[in-house]
Amino acid sequence: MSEWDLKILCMGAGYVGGPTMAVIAKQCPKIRVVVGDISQKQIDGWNSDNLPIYEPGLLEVVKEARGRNLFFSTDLDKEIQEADIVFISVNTPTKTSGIGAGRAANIKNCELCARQIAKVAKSDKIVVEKSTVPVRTASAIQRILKSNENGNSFQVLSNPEFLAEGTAITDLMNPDRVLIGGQQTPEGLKAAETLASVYANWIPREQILTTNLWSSELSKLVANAFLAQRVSSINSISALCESTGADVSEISRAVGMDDRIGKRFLQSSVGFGGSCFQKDILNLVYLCETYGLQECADYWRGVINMNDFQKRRFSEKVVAAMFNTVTGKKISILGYAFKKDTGDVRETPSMFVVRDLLQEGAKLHIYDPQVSREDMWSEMSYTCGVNHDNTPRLDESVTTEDDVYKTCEGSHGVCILTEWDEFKTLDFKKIYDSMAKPAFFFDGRLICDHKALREIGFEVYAIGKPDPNKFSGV
Ligand SMILES: NC(=O)c1ccc[n+]([C@@H]2O[C@H](COP(=O)([O-])OP(=O)(O)OC[C@H]3O[C@@H](n4cnc5c(N)ncnc54)[C@H](O)[C@@H]3O)[C@@H](O)[C@H]2O)c1
Ligand SMILES: O=c1ccn([C@@H]2O[C@H](COP(=O)(O)OP(=O)(O)O[C@H]3O[C@H](CO)[C@@H](O)[C@H](O)[C@H]3O)[C@@H](O)[C@H]2O)c(=O)[nH]1
Repeated sequence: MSEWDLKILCMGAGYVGGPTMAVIAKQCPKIRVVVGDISQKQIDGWNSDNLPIYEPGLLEVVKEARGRNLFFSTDLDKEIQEADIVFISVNTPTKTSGIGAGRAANIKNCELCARQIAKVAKSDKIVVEKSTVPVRTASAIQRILKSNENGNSFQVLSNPEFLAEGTAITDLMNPDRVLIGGQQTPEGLKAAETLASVYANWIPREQILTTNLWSSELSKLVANAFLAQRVSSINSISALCESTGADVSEISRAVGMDDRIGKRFLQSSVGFGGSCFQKDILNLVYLCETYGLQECADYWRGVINMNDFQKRRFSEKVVAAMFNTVTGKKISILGYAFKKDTGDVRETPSMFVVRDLLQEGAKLHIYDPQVSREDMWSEMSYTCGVNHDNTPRLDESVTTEDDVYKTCEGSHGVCILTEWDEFKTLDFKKIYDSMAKPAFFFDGRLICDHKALREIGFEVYAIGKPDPNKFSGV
């Protein structure tokens, strides 16, 4: 008799696999949970106190369960054989070449996992798609498993993850819902119930939703598309506010107080970033195109077009405000992560502003409390590195800083690009005194007191906010 009620393996120890499994292990001490990865570096990180990702509260959860019923390993073959349930939580980035390049999600890693499971498994298993995938991926996984099975049977479930970075632990502990899609057959329903009973250890049954496979896969893309659409919608209005004297924060409040609309995801910004929104909408766009639904594809493509417009609009505003040239000027970038409370820089809007300003010849000094210089550099080299024409060499034009006041010293302009709490309470008088004059301030996250900044002497531009020099009585 095993000492465990159930054994789980998760393939992929990234932003989703790590925190999700750590919470399952914490909440279910009688379930053995192993998180596996092909990257030794990643696994070494999870086995140390210097976890590979920054997420508030994560280290405490990991420490509580690690060594008890939570383990991290690169020995995937052995752990596949042990497991009753195998989660696939690997990265599914947008394809960069071939059919559907720039739109379709690449599910190569999911397929490799399925092949490995089929090859080494010695008993029946439930295989759970945790990765975000195009609708109908489960049928491909099922076929791969079926055509390779050595007499074992596999049930494929879809269980997309809805956690947001920066709040992963609270999202996992108190999710709005857990979604489980399965085949509507006795075996499929039984597998879905087995997985539901894991979550039921801490999540009320009424919040555990079961659907067919395709609804579950597609719901994940739709949820992200709806959330991103709200951000693009309010950002489109921010541009109109700047032209008319309306204030985007007042509009968000007025509109969001309507229960039917709701308050959340109406915070205007320099644009949305992160590894999911753009990737998942592009995935949806590609699916619509694949099924001949061009109007639907164009509709969702508009959400991304608006986001690109917003990022570009911000850079253009910086250049225009600073007398139409930033060549040779020092500009401080405060915040590089795609949102606060994460060190993740994937698709961060900061990077696009940095790219635009570099192309204009600015000298950039960047500070972020969580993003390592290594991560800043690799993302920047990718987006605006030596291979890109017209972009000056990064090492000549970009300095990364550890101190926010030093970052701003002598600069002509300061841009807030991530809404870190610590930026709200900076000594702005000290910053102003240390800057070249006129001192420009660009708030891409609407976190500062613009009136107070103007009183100090700053020339302030804030997204969606009326410029008092242009509109009286605002
Ligand atoms: N990041 C998020 O906030 C978030 C939230 C919900 C859903 N998702 C989705 O979850 C999936 C994973 O995202 P992530 O952010 O955790 O990615 P990630 O890049 O942080 O982690 C993926 C991990 O999978 C590993 N991996 C790749 N191929 C493997 C294989 N064959 N076997 C074992 N390990 C392998 C990689 O080494 C990497 O450590 C994606 O589909 C993503 O869209 C992400
Ligand atoms: O009102 C808002 C809300 C968000 N953002 C920006 O939108 C991006 C995404 O933010 P958020 O959704 O909070 O973070 P993610 O970690 O990308 O989480 C999203 O993507 C995940 C991956 O699929 C999903 O699991 C989550 O449910 C979904 O919220 C960030 O750049 C935010 O700054 C805004 O500009 N305004």
